[in-house]
Amino acid sequence: MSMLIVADENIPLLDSFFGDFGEIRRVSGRLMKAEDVADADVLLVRSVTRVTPSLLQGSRVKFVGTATIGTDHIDQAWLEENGIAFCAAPGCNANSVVEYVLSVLALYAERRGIEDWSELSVGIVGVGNVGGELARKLDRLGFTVKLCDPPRAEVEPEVDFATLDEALDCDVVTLHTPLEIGGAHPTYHLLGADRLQALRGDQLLINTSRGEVVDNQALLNRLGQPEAPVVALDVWEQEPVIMPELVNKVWLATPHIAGYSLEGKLQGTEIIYQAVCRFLGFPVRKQAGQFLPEPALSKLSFTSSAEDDAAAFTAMRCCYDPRRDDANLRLVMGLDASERGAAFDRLRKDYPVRREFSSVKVQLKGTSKILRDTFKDLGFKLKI
Ligand SMILES: NC(=O)C1=CN([C@@H]2O[C@H](COP(=O)(O)OP(=O)(O)OC[C@H]3O[C@@H](n4cnc5c(N)ncnc54)[C@H](O)[C@@H]3O)[C@@H](O)[C@H]2O)C=CC1
Ligand SMILES: O=C(O)C(=O)[C@H](O)COP(=O)(O)O
Repeated sequence: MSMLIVADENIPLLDSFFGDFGEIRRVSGRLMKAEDVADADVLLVRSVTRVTPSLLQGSRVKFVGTATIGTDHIDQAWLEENGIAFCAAPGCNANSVVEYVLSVLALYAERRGIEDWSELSVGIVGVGNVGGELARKLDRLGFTVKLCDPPRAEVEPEVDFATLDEALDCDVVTLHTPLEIGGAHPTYHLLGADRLQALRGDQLLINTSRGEVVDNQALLNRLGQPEAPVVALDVWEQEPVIMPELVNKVWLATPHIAGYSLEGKLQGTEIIYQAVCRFLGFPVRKQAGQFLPEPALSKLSFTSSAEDDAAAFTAMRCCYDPRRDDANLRLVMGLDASERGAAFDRLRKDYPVRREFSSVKVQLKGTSKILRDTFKDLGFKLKI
């Protein structure tokens, strides 16, 4: 059997996972058009392709997969009405986003001169795969965590959920909801002018969900006022053409790469590969793990002189330092307006290999039990 798979060129390992199924046509996800997909049997996308009737009407496509957690770019109701199978990649890069947030938290604690970062209270808005895993890690690390998830609160009365106002009162507020324009719990501009106004100068706001969950113009206005919160944004309204003024005003600005660990990306491909296998009735023969290269950094060693949080922060920064992504995005904002969108996308397309904490073995000689537990809770492998 031979089939045509049209795929976003930025999905890694297309040949390794899908090469046996038929021909693969690689297309720029941002520029994908109806004529690119008209003769395809299978369409594989990332978050930048809007999968709507105008892309698929009249095509041969019978299966759509997105190698992402978010699905706001997919008209799922239309796919269902038209008998087109669909799969996303839930949880694929959740740990990558969690490590991004932890890395931002560590930088923030240093910026504020906070000796024990677990003294910070953290409000998590949206407690699914990402928010839930973040909550588990923070809880083990000793943070006070408030969980806000009204859709879950409705069906899980036994869990102690906070209101949005309670979550927004924490030292750190981090957003992990899907983008929902309508429905019972919309998240479009969930943080608008009023809620942004209520945030204080001693708070940190992190958004790694979707840009539209925060009203960017209202945020820009708020950041021009006294007592403005410190802000870390990974996602932006109108990507890739984002507001340079907003980049200028936020503390950390990254180009939608929170989920871009190599593990997260490969798991995204693996999950849609498994779904294509199920759809076609083929056995699953490949796994993301078999394609993970040896990490460039494989071992770290700390001695009895290591101080608890400082040592953990050093290890985290060795794996991932968000300030590098921030610096690159700021450089792009210095370009001519007509070049910025393409340059934003290039930062994402050419993203350097970033490995998760679990790829590093940490050796601890004579260090405290607290430090050992911290490394374990962060997800590092301990070398005994
Ligand atoms: N920046 C990046 O690189 C990445 C961003 N994302 C974004 O993160 C989002 C969350 O990912 P997951 O946790 O895996 O999704 P998920 O679907 O597992 O969890 C989302 C949670 O948000 C809750 N929720 C929905 N509406 C809400 C509201 N109005 N207020 C509070 N909670 C609400 C849901 O009940 C659910 O528990 C994705 O939809 C995607 O948009 C995901 C991966 C990477
Ligand atoms: O998984 C998601 O949802 C994300 O936001 C992805 O990390 C975004 O990556 P691209 O699909 O835009 O490459």
